[in-house]
Amino acid sequence: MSGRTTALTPPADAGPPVRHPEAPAPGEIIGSHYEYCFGCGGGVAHGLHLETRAGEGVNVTAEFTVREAHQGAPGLAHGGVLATALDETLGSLGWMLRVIAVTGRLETDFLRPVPVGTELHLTAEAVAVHRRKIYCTATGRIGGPDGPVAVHANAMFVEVKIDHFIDNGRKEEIQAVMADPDQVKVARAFEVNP
Ligand SMILES: CCCCCCCCCCCC(=O)SCCNC(=O)CCNC(=O)[C@H](O)C(C)(C)COP(=O)(O)OP(=O)(O)OC[C@H]1O[C@@H](n2cnc3c(N)ncnc32)[C@H](O)[C@@H]1OP(=O)(O)O
Repeated sequence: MSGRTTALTPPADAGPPVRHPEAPAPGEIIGSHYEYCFGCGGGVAHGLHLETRAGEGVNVTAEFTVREAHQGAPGLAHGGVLATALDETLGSLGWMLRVIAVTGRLETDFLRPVPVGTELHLTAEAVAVHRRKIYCTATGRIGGPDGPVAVHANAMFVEVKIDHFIDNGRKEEIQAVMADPDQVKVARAFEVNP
């Protein structure tokens, strides 16, 4: 193990997250970042198909309907799928900060079982930024946006450059993305961040 701290509490010299001036307007749908993303892509039959909306601050909301393909125990959502829903919602915060960021750490509390057919109402919010680290939280409620909390996560995302994907992704998919003007547009949108 490295000597890095794994604390999810922001250090004392962390700053507040700042909404980017070109962040999507409040209520605006944040489109999928990749068609084959398990969390948000339309091209994944059993994926979560999360559609995230920008909030007024550095926050987003989303809904996810648990389907049969998402079961762990009979009739109940798999915990890993619920963690994915939280992770994906948190990932959309990059649009509000106008940075590309990947999950460094995700700590999830499972508070209530979530039956198949449930619509999970998700919120995510950035709470602090320290150098490349973005400290954030996400919550999933059942029954409505003010319903009881079923899942909650504290997380730390790390800002990366587009090279993170180009250097590490399988070549077939990277080449396909590079050849798709819509995907290149998504990537470029982040690269202009000062
Ligand atoms: C086209 C649009 C696409 C948009 C794509 C958007 C995708 C969103 C999808 C949803 C989100 C995902 O699932 S993303 C997929 C899941 N995540 C991943 O695959 C990430 C795999 N991990 C990595 O690649 C790496 O470990 C990184 C990038 C996280 C960090 O590596 P690095 O770049 O070398 O940076 P490093 O120096 O190690 O760390 C930077 C700082 O973060 C801290 N740090 C790093 N990891 C941790 C950790 N686990 N816990 C605590 N702290 C950590 C370090 O101590 C350091 O703090 P200090 O010294 O500064 O204090």
